[in-house]
Amino acid sequence: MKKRPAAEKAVDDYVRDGMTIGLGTGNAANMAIDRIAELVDEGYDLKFVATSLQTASYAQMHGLEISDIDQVDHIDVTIDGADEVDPDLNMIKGLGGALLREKIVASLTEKEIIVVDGFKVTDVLGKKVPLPVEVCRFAHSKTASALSSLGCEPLLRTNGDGKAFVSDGGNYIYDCRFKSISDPVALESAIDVIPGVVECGLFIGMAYAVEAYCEESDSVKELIFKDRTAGLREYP
Ligand SMILES: O=C(CO)[C@H](O)[C@H](O)COP(=O)(O)O
Repeated sequence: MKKRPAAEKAVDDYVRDGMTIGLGTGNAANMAIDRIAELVDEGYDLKFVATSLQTASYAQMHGLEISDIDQVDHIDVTIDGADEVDPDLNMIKGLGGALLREKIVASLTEKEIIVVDGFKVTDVLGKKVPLPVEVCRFAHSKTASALSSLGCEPLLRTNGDGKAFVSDGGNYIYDCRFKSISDPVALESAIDVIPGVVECGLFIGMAYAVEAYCEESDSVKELIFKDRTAGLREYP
């Protein structure tokens, strides 16, 4: 969790005066918010949308005002974390419970910049972390049975008190342990057609760049998804 240099690089390289910025959820996102707040103090005029209530309150504590996402006409850059990233920059996200809003914001964003510790970059998704799937509370155990038929062990996420965790959208999350996810595109399609599934934590082709902090060399490696560079708005 020493990725602060990667979060600061993400902000310094991609955030420009006048932009609308998506704020992710989790430690990496909070580190980015710390740096963004400094830029605002220096006079940057930025608009913000948040991917969770938790992030909105962290940003507001830093004096940043959060806009209603339906009132902004575009999002230039979002800075967020991830739980696993593969060599094609496909990701598993959602261990922080914000996958639904994170995915909506990512889908509306021109450049989704991801900040991770280097150990989260892996050859195949699903080896290290379960795949979070957000489901409707109604008939959630039936939805979980359908998920298990895809070859995983779904576990209902709970809080410290043993009660089911409820997302900002009012849904439950099942953490689905697969041995590995060799075809994330096919798996996402198979999950998405299950009635009761609200969203799954596979983020495919959404990241523009990944800033990965390598502790051994105390350096940040940037991985860029070249296919996403076409037709983007230019800022000085
Ligand atoms: O997907 C997420 C929340 O839903 C987070 O981005 C992910 O869990 C990484 O968090 P962190 O930066 O704290 O390691």
